[in-house]
Amino acid sequence: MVIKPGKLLSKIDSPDDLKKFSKDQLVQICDELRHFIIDNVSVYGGHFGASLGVVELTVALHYVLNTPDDQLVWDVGHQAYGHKILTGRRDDFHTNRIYGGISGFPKRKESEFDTFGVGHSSTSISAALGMAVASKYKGEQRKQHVAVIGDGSMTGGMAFEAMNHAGVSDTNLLIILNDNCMSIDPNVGALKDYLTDITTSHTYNKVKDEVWNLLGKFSKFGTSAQEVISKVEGAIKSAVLKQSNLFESLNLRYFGPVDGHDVNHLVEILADLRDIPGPKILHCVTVKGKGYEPAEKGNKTTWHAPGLFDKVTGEIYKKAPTTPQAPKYQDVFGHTLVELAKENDKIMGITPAMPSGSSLNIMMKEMPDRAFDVGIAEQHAVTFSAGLATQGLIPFCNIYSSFMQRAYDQVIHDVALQNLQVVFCLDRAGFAGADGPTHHGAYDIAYFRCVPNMIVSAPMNEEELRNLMYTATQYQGPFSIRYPRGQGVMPDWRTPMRAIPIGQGRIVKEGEEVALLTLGHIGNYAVTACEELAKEGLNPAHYDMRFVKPLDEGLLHEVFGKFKKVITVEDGCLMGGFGSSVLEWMIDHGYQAQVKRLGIPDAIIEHGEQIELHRECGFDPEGIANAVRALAAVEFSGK
Ligand SMILES: Cc1ncc(C[n+]2csc(CCOP(=O)(O)OP(=O)(O)O)c2C)c(N)n1
Ligand SMILES: CC(=O)[C@@H](O)[C@H](O)COP(=O)(O)O
Ligand SMILES: [Mg+2]
Repeated sequence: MVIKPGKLLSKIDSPDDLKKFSKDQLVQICDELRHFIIDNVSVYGGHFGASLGVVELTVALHYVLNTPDDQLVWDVGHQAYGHKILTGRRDDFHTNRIYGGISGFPKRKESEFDTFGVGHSSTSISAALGMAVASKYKGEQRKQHVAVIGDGSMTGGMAFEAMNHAGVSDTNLLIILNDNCMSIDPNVGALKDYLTDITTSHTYNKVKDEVWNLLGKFSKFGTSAQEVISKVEGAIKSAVLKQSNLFESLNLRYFGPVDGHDVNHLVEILADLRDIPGPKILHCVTVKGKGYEPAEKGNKTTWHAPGLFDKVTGEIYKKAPTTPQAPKYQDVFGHTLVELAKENDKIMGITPAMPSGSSLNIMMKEMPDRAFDVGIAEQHAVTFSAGLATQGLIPFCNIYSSFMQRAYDQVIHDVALQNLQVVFCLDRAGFAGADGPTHHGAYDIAYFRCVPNMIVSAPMNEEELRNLMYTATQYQGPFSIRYPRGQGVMPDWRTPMRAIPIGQGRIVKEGEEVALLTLGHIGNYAVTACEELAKEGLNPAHYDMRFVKPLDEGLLHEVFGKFKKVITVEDGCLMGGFGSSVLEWMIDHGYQAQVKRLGIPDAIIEHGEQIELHRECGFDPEGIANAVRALAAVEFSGK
């Protein structure tokens, strides 16, 4: 079903079309854009509240800027649906995040209006500054460079590294701080308090409004915005910002806060700011979910990415299960951590801005002094955990596999080199699904297994996750546990916990001719494949290895002693991953076998449902079965 855009929106195929409308029509365009987003996301899914909150900003930016010549960078990009719709992707928008369709994030290869590929947060200021410095170097004086960054993303260290540089850069850079007081969960930290203070300060806002009024009056007499600003700037600084404005102190001219939902005012301000050279920041106050009551008034975290819903009633569809359902791995983590923490007062929980996504919110609610959301700050989360560990505490640091890429140095330098007891729980390991390549947890096996002291493990089901978490509390060093997005396989998952000897795998099924060695949840696909193959008289053995590091050497001696045909299966990159570790072991121990490795190839795998991506890479149940069939059919030519 293709959703029809409103009357004006249907005429906008590019920002040039938008510019043909009068300023008076912008409110209607915003309204139509907002409804088009609501109509589409309710039926096809995706991120929601963030895009609704920047509708006016999006329209104003494309109305004033000369995109794509002027460079517009969206931070994270989950709020860029309006941008996509106004820049030629309106008629493809129903394919958003669907296999083969457009990406849910800006992507350079998708459109010339997508100046920078995003998905991970806090990169926009650095990228836009790079573009601005390049323009300066090339003598492109009038080119605008704009980074739109949320208050949540502003908590990421990179944003501050970039502002520190921007403040001495003398470039044509505008940072737009889209402040809605929300990350996915409510935003946290001292910066949030600071932004609230500045937004609600009565004195500050009174003077600020007078300044804008003055600006309007001066403009009428032909005085340039730049002259006005420099005249009043000193006065504002001494009268209002005596205690110093954080951004001003970094040499960024600060404007705002302004109402981010007044499209006409935004157009005026952006046009004025375009004429003011140098690095500057515009603080816009917006409401996440603006214009859709259930999202605006309801639970904003739920409406960040609600899934499909009835746009009229606001009811979010939930499939009514006909059979008892297995829980999500994240919930097994969340509940198990509380269970462990009740027994062991050294256990602490840490998440960088994903309390709901990781289910650490369960512990944050029950034990608020022992569980921390540290903001979008993966590097800090790891070193903060290391600090806790030096004092004899046992931090469980839960970070999505792909976000952990940010904190790799901290894992090595601050944790592994000092052999500190930090438990890394890597959620969303393997394919993330509709979020696509920026979010796939493809590399963690490879990047963790080469780190000295690190234990690398993955549970095949809920019981194993619980046992591995328990085991980790007893190991005096870094211990990582990876598990995927979504559900496990055990409806009755609250099993008593027991320690697993570190490096011990298990036999799932005895068999002949071919041995399947799997790591983690993906092993359940091998179970399904074996059931199918049994119907054809094929009977491969199946081993759940559980650990990549250390490998279960006893089990491997058994496997390579008995089998000359071996298949490894992992939902991680093939290069340097689990299969590679098995091959290395085989060579080192003088075995010969025909080994087929299934996993993520050396390629960018786009977005889609997890099963579609597994199929594409040949390790869905059918792909595994095919690999067994193929190997069973060939003669082993070695010793
Ligand atoms: C490095 C990194 N960590 C975590 C995330 C997950 N994440 C995506 S959006 C988001 C919240 C961003 O908040 P904000 O920038 O204020 O945008 P809003 O959704 O409020 O518009 C988070 C934590 C991410 N994309 N990148
Ligand atoms: C934009 C972003 O990075 C998050 O919103 C991400 O999409 C969350 O993923 P999960 O839905 O797997 O928590
Ligand atoms: Mg926000």
